[in-house]
Amino acid sequence: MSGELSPIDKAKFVAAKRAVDFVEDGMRVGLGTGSTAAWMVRCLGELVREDGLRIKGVPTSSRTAELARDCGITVVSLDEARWLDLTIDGADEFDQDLNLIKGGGGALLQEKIVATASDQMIVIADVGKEVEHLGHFPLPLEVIPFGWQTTQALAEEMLISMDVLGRQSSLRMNGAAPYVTDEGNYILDLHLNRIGNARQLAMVLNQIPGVVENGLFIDICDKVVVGFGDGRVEVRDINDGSIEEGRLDFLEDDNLFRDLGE
Ligand SMILES: O=C[C@H](O)[C@H](O)[C@H](O)COP(=O)(O)O
Repeated sequence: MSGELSPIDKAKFVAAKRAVDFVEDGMRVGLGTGSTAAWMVRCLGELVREDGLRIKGVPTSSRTAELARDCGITVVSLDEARWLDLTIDGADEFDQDLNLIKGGGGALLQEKIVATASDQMIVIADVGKEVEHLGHFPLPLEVIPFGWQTTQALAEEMLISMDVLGRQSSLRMNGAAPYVTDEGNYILDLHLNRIGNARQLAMVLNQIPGVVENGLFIDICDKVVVGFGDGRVEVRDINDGSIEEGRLDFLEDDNLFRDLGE
């Protein structure tokens, strides 16, 4: 990476840097996917290499697995780890109840499995991801390739009946071909109006044959670490309602930040 980091990258970095404070020696840690989670993996790698932190990381995508190995983190599968102490991951949107939309990077399925198998999930996000109501970001729906157009039609019919479909859904593409997830599936991006009842929507979507999983994470996240471009960070905990405010003053001096920014 070269050049000055943007305020959004700084915000992602400080959220990631603060979140790794919650990782303790010996933990089994779920490693999220996306640009914010990538900062977290780099921060954890630095702790492993320089402070001797011993952790086992369970990645939520092939991309994260590769990055984690490059950073010196011991990578194990979820089945090897069985249960995780903590998962740290990004999000596309979070609301005040810490319900989320995830899957903008296509990794929602492994992310949801890993987060659900964890004692605690911490979301790291720049403040721009905070919303009053979920639904502005297109909701990803992972579907099996067989009969995907029929699955899409059924999903749209259901969304119209619930009055949440904005405009039609779209098949996520990778150039001229459909985007294929790590599990060999496709993704439909659902362009919705405001989601009134996210819990109900999440359950109903998963009833449609052909749907593997949706990107709504309801009652899974415990804490969100919100980063700001000026180095401020807020840790909000849904379980005790606490909000801790801080600032990472070391920002410009941080080795990792400097190395990646230069
Ligand atoms: O599938 C991808 C994940 O759910 C990401 O955590 C999410 O899209 C946020 O990504 P980013 O940190 O790049 O905004």
